[in-house]
Amino acid sequence: MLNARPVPHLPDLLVIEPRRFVDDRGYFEETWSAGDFAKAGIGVTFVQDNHSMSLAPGTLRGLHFQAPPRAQAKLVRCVRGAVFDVAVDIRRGSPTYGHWHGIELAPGNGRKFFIPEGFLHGFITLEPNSEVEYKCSDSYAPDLEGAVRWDSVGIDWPWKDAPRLSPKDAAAVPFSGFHSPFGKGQIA
Ligand SMILES: Cc1cn([C@H]2C[C@H](O)[C@@H](COP(=O)(O)OP(=O)(O)O[C@H]3O[C@@H](C)C(=O)[C@@H](O)[C@H]3O)O2)c(=O)[nH]c1=O
Repeated sequence: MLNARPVPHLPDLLVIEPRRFVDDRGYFEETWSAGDFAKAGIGVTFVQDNHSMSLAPGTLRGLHFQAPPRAQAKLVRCVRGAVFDVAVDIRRGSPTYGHWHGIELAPGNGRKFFIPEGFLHGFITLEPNSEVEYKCSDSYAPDLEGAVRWDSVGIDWPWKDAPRLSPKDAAAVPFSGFHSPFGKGQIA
């Protein structure tokens, strides 16, 4: 049974708490179950798993999307270190367009963040060697990927120094000049 709670101000985003079976060896948890997702009414099929490791704390990856028809829903968790993970609504016509939500993900809390299509995604690492794993509902389509500047959306990042960025993310467009490829079709 999935313990998933919608984010109150962006209810298409889900925070999933793990069901951990603790014993004297440690713990066991199912990290993803197709059956549990189906029972919870989350109609998504994951086809690719990603894993990234970031050496330095303050490394920011984002804010990224892949455009339709190859848009990606994601299920994100942190398996080492800690990250502040963020999703931003970019569904044109959505009453919450431009609104964001961020949560801390870490192996200790086992929390997962479900982000449907129509959202930007990014995270900043809070510890050295932080590792993030995420499932994606479509495979990588580099011609359809895009990015919005991390500091142009009004996100209250919990890291106040300049972040470490890829050249691509440093050159991303600001949110004010961004035309989202996601329309009303992505609104549940
Ligand atoms: C995302 C991705 C990248 N790559 C390659 C392309 C490039 O040479 C190298 C590094 O790619 P990037 O710099 O885009 O990696 P990164 O900045 O970690 O990009 C990721 O950020 C997070 C926030 C997401 O949500 C992901 O969807 C993805 O956009 O990996 C793949 O082969 N498959 C993939 O699915």
